[in-house]
Amino acid sequence: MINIHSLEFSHLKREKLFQNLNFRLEPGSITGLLGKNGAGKTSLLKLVAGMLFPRNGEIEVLGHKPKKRQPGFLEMVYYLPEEFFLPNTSIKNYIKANSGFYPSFDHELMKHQLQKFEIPMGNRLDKMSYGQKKKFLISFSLATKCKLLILDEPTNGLDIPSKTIFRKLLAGALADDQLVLISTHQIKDVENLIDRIMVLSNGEIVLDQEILDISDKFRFTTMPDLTSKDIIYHETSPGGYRVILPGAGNSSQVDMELLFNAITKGIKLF
Ligand SMILES: Nc1ncnc2c1ncn2[C@@H]1O[C@H](COP(=O)(O)OP(=O)(O)OP(=O)(O)O)[C@@H](O)[C@H]1O
Repeated sequence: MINIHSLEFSHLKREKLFQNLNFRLEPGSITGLLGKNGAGKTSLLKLVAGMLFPRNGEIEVLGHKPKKRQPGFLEMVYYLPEEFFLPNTSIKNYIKANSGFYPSFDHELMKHQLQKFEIPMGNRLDKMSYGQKKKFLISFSLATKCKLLILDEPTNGLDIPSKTIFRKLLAGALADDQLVLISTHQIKDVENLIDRIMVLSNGEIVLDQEILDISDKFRFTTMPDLTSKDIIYHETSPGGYRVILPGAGNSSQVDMELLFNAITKGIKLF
């Protein structure tokens, strides 16, 4: 579905952001793209969506070169940006004007999702708060039924109940042939949602693994002291330490924040 090979990219007059980036993603997963501020998550998502162009290397998405922005590509890919602009119009008019770009657009799903987010279908977009607009766009993106959904910081601006609804709607709306790529630095928001994690650091993908593999190979727990020789990584926490240990073969809940901190501090887990 996404195949990136020897990607080289820099913004105009800036030093190289990506020197030799490589990864593949297949359909049927919700992949979390994590990285610190400025790591290049948005730039990478825009390269995949064909909104930025590589300096060198190959990007293939759904059999297309995104930079060509062919209609057959654009109707299969939805990019929800972190910062967005919505026109001064009603929800109904927006849907009428934009749903036609997506052949599989599901109007019933759109209605259902707006109901769950408690956004009346009769609203005007220009009279809604930032969080309400974001929920509208999340609903629209899922209703497109695009093969590739790219969501850049989708939970930014959402209140806590809305984050829960977002997770439920996303998990419920997806088909096996879809791929969702979510960029975030709010790791807790995507815990229990993503089934694959990619970490971008210093221009490289430093981790690209299925959550199941991580939970099989490692154990995330707390300990009162650091006497165990097996500890791979630790951080202090109230009353002791959060630790990563080798797994005992039985899956344990992945502490995403601890994992992210370990990886970005250069701990090699794989
Ligand atoms: N249009 C631009 N022109 C020049 N430099 C840019 C542009 N957009 C981003 N950059 C630079 O590219 C680098 C990566 O930015 P990007 O927005 O891709 O990171 P990010 O991981 O999404 O960050 P954040 O988590 O803060 O949103 C940063 O150093 C940023 O300053």
